[in-house]
Amino acid sequence: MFLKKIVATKQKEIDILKQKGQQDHVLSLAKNTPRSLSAALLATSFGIIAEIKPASPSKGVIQAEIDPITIATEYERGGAIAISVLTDRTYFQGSAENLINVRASVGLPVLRKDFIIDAIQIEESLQMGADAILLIVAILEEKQLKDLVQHAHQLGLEVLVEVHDEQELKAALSCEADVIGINNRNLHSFETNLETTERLLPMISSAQPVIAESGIHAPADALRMKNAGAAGILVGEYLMRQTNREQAIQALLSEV
Ligand SMILES: O=P(O)(O)OC[C@@H](O)[C@@H](O)c1c[nH]c2ccccc12
Repeated sequence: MFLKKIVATKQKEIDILKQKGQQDHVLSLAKNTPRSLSAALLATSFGIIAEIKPASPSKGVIQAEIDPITIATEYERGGAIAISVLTDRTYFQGSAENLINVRASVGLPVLRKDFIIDAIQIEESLQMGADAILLIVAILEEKQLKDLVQHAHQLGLEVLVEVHDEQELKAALSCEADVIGINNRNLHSFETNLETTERLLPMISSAQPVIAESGIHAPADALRMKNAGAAGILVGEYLMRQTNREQAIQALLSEV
């Protein structure tokens, strides 16, 4: 199973981080003034989180030569409320540098998109300058999820908790997520289906904003997710492939 392979890669990265003894330095970090992802979502009727995603396991290379700063600036000008940056190198050709550079070039909250399974990766996220991190319920035990959420909050980071089915949603609702993300992509088969959001969203009555993730490829899809009750959407591939990204975001927003 692919997720297992990714988690094994992450375990190796964690071992290296631990050897470096990063934890000792975390308290002396000069931290950015945090920008709140959840507040940005709550402040708008429908928000777009635009993603810097150079490649993916399902699509291969999406944009080979990317300048993350240019792309993030285009996203911001188009009206995105936050930027998501893939930092995984092995499977998504992302990097920590991309996140650091993007955070310094835009005024929006920046989400670190990676596969986080250990507290040390949260400390690393803080060092990169992230405002929020992603936690994927599918790769975490319930206790681990709760502990990682708590650790992020202690460091002043917000958490987007991602789910794909009813059972995962239960776990997400019992931790202190700042934002809940319904991933329309099945991380085992890679298939996307917007019905996932339509099915799960009515089961959520909590105060947190809920966003729909993956598989949004047209203004009509954005509208569909808004009609399902989403506070916003997370869009990667579709925006990465555009020649005019500013206009593409405006077009998504003009439908909702
Ligand atoms: O490129 P898309 O289909 O617009 O999807 C974006 C985002 O939802 C996707 O990149 C994603 C959702 N959850 C993840 C977890 C890890 C890596 C990537 C992801």
